[in-house]
Amino acid sequence: MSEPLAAAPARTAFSVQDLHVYYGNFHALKGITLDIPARSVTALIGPSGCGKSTFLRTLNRMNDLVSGFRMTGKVLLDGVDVYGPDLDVIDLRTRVGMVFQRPNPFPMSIFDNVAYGPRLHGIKSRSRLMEIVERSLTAAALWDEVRDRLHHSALGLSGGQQQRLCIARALAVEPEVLLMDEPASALDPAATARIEDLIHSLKERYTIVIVTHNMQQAARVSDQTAFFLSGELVECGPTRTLFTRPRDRRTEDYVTGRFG
Ligand SMILES: Nc1ncnc2c1ncn2[C@@H]1O[C@H](COP(=O)(O)OP(=O)(O)OP(=O)(O)O)[C@@H](O)[C@H]1O
Repeated sequence: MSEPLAAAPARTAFSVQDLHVYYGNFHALKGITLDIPARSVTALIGPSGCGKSTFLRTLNRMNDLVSGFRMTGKVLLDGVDVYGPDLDVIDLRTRVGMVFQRPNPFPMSIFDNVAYGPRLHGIKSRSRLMEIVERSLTAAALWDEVRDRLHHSALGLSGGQQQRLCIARALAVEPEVLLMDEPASALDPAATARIEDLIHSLKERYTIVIVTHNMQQAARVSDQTAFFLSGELVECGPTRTLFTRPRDRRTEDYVTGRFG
């Protein structure tokens, strides 16, 4: 009998090596080395101010315009240096989309919100845009709820629907990675559950990195979890292991609610 084939190792999407980030004199991230596997969910957890959002925003260069921001180390996406001189930031942000804590639909129709990115990329054909809008809203589990009111204002949707619309808007430009900064923290439990289900279905096609304060949420949605503390990465590993058999005492204290 032949040996069963071992599962192929997951491709690495981001490889972060010895990343230091400063805001002026403040040392916000201290030597972070972390791989983010493709087509899986990585959760970033840790107490307020530990650097989770800073880390997330460094992945698609959202910190570039923050005054005093400086970084050293390497952030590679598919082996390419995200901070390299030849990198096109617009192209990077197309490949690496972002969803924020508060749903932030544009004050325009549902259709126009989703078509916004594709139009910026030069797509004008109404039928092509309709195809993209339907595909993106379907992927964001919103199509059935809005198909009859695509030309109504996005601001008339509930908070949970608005957040799924923002996810559809991010998906419309066909990113590879979705960065989510506490995407459900402004939502009620039912809307949160829908976002979590959505994250679960999206990881078949997308690499997802999510910041969350909610440890149950990290445990429910993620494959690997990284625990940050005071700008350091204390520990990163398979989510189940990190929550049940953490290597570091500080991780254990945090996940068992002894501090933070
Ligand atoms: N633009 C900025 N200028 C100066 N300091 C900043 C800036 N942004 C963040 N910081 C500081 O960097 C540290 C990390 O902040 P960051 O927002 O990354 O933490 P976080 O873990 O995401 O926190 P939270 O969970 O509260 O959102 C904090 O001490 C914060 O005050």
